[in-house]
Amino acid sequence: MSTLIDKVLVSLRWNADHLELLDQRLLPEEILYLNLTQVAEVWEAIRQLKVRGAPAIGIAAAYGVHFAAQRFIESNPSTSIQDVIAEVKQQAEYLATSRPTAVNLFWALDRMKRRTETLCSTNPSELSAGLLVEAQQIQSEDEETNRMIGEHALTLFESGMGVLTHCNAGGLATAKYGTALAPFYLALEKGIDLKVFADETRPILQGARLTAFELQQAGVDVTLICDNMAGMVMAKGWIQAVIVGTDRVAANGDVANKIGTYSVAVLAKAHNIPFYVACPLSTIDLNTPTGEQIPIEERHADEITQGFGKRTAPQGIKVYNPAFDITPHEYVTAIITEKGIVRPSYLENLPKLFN
Ligand SMILES: CSC[C@H]1O[C@H](OP(=O)(O)O)[C@H](O)[C@@H]1O
Repeated sequence: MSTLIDKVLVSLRWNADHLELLDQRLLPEEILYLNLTQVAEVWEAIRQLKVRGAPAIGIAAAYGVHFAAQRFIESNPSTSIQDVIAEVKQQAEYLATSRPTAVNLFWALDRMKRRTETLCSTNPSELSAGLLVEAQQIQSEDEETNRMIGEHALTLFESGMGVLTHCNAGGLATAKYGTALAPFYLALEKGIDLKVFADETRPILQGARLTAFELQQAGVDVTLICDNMAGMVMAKGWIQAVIVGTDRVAANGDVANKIGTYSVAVLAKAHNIPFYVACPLSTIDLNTPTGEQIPIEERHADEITQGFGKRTAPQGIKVYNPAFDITPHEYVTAIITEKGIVRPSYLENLPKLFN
């Protein structure tokens, strides 16, 4: 039975022998699915944000690992299983260089490398097929994980609430549903009236181009605002909660997310508005002690000076363009995962999520 979530475009889908990947750079004007079969194509798609969003990046990279094995076998028909495993590991390291912040990329690559080890006694074709199955499982598990995140998050909201979100942590950032946006889809299915306020999210406008687009497609009540309007809508009393996604949660609960998230968190605290972070366990990185150790990607100046299809700043101007910032755990009301909601004392509870 088709539900409203099926109205939301999927970021990527496997088709026979290739990956159909939605080029999100073209949204909302153009819907174009690219057909990928090569590791280098996956690397480029992640680097250029054709596919973006922590879980979606991990899923794409997982398919890239399968492509590494399959293309190597096709080029070396009499190769040994050892040589295929060596190629897979080398290409996984290459895919790990595509973007530095979202831990799901490394989580997915590590899972594919572990699967490779368990397939070491098979033959090259069986190894390649096994890697494809693993990538497909990562994708299908992510969809169910996000729906569970949505169910838990929805317990925090009630009809009539205004909820602000930043960037895009929706179906387009994941296999389906999204993390931060998942409760909005479930609320609509259940007749719970939520009013979503979406920050446009400069400089590349994931909020305007993606969140506003996918929520509107599904029929969710969404209002687009500029990033610098978040304080005003909070001051007007239009916002009763904030929910965002994340690219990496450090062991102490510090949160890396799209640039501008920290500012929203400070505003929320100033207005005594709960600030929720929604993420799968695969985004919690207990190996990174604090936000200080989370690598922050810096992107090209053109994203700021060449926005909207025209030069928007003087030639040669100095530019600082960090794609993420760190929200200290003190500003986080709760983290919402597929295993449930962990609150301020969550610092000691984070590891318990993995038991
Ligand atoms: C559910 S992960 C979404 C997360 O990823 C986005 O970053 P980008 O669009 O650069 O990949 C942003 O930080 C979102 O919150």
